[in-house]
Amino acid sequence: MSNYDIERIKGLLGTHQNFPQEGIVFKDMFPVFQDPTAVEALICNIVHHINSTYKEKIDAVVGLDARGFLFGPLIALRLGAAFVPVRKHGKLPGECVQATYKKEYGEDVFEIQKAALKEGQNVVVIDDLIATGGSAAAAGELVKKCGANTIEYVFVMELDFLNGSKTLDAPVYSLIHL
Ligand SMILES: O=P(O)(O)OC[C@H]1O[C@H](OP(=O)(O)OP(=O)(O)O)[C@H](O)[C@@H]1O
Ligand SMILES: Nc1ncnc2[nH]cnc12
Repeated sequence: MSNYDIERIKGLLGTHQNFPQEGIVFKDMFPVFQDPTAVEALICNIVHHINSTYKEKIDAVVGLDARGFLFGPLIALRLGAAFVPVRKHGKLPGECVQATYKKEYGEDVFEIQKAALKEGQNVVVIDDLIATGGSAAAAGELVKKCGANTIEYVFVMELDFLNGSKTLDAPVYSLIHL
């Protein structure tokens, strides 16, 4: 992706001090969706990165509740892969596996439907942002519990000062470093 596109996306991001808690600087990616050409550039970059880096067929894109759902299905469609949601507890019907995690502000429980991934499948985990890495690590744990392999963790934004990517058990690709 060109520096021009990166700077354009950075310029669209919202920044909110002390949200949702005192001391947190919240990066809001929803304003990026005001500019469809910026979204197109972002999705193309991620799909090109995955296609040019990995020989393995990607079977599924696993998106994290809720903002990972904005990017996951678009990327899955272009990769010819399934889209599988990881949701906060109590939202998914059927047999689920669970993982408890801590994130930059608070803690929660993630779930995935057991039947959504098959043993040995190759997965890319996608979210809008990595802060501490707690959410992504919990998603990786769920992928493992289903017997699938996380090939890569992909984020639109990474908050470098929190070193979240160092906690993950597979390569990390972040489009924008803040
Ligand atoms: O790296 P971490 O410290 O774990 O934080 C990152 C997570 O926090 C945000 O989601 P949030 O839980 O606020 O949910 P939302 O998408 O429903 O707003 C963000 O979209 C990531 O999923
Ligand atoms: N600073 C932040 N901005 C937006 N989403 C987040 N999720 C965790 N930390 C965040």
